[in-house]
Amino acid sequence: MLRVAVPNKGSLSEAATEILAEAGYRQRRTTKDLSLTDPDNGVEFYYLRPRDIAVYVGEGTLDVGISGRDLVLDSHAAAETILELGFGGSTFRFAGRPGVARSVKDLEGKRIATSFAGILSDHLAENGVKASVVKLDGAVESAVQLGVADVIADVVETGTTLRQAGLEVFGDPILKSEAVLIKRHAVTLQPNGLEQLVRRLEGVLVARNYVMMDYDIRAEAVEAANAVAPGLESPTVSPLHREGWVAVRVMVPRAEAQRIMDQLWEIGGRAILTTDIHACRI
Ligand SMILES: Nc1ncnc2c1ncn2[C@@H]1O[C@H](COP(=O)(O)OP(=O)(O)OP(=O)(O)O)[C@@H](O)[C@H]1O
Ligand SMILES: O=P(O)(O)OC[C@H]1O[C@H](OP(=O)(O)OP(=O)(O)O)[C@H](O)[C@@H]1O
Ligand SMILES: [Mg+2]
Repeated sequence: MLRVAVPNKGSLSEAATEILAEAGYRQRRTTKDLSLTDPDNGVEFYYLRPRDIAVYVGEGTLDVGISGRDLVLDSHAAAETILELGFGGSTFRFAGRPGVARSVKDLEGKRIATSFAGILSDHLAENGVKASVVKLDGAVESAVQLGVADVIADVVETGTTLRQAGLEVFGDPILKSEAVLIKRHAVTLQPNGLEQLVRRLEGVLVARNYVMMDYDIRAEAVEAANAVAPGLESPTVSPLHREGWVAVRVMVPRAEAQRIMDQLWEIGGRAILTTDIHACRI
């Protein structure tokens, strides 16, 4: 059986369970369950802290897992990304009281609080900056007000928490993160069921990110229309009963659907419809 680690709590937990359920796997009913077997798909799911998932997968105790890119890098575990999952997006950034520093270079000798000591230490070393790292478990934003640190390095999503603490980001983002599916470094033998898991998750991502677009157009305008909406491989073009007209079916990125509809209309597309893709294998 393929053994898969899934975040049990925190920001990634609900979305991870959701994407696996959408990919057709059984998922736990209550947040108290520690593991769950899906015999029909030959998979066992283990619900663990996302920070620990990199360790289990890196050690080879579990085959694959879902975690955050930042947590994986921070752990220095021997794990690598197989697939980016498009949720749990965040940036890892420096923040402090307004004017305290402008870049990492200003942090020599300062005290920096973080719950990602691995990433922070690596970043300081890369920039040749010596500072003291204050490792905290959470609520890092309070560290400056409470006097335990001069600045912080923390996960920023909307920026609300920083604002509430009277802090501002400074310097370049240290890291951009999102949820990722990981496996152990350098395993050549693919465990049974992994290829199926990846293909199913890719299918969910495509179904989420693309819509199906149908429209009618005069045959001589098809080339111009294909330039606007080329599809993943090539659009399907079928003859219409009406002389000189064809029906076109093509996948387009969901985020660009309205712009593409406007452009197709301009070059003569009519009866332009979009429909959601429920599931797919590409
Ligand atoms: N608003 C957010 N807050 C924290 N982590 C976030 C946020 N948005 C995305 N993430 C990502 O979620 C992962 C952190 O998940 P984790 O479960 O450890 O923390 P959490 O959501 O802060 O939960 P907890 O409060 O239990 O620490 C990281 O990969 C982080 O980049
Ligand atoms: O930019 P925002 O949208 O405000 O989100 C980022 C904040 O959310 C997380 O904290 P969380 O609530 O998980 O508490 P924690 O720091 O104790 O983990 C994270 O550590 C930041 O503090
Ligand atoms: Mg947190």
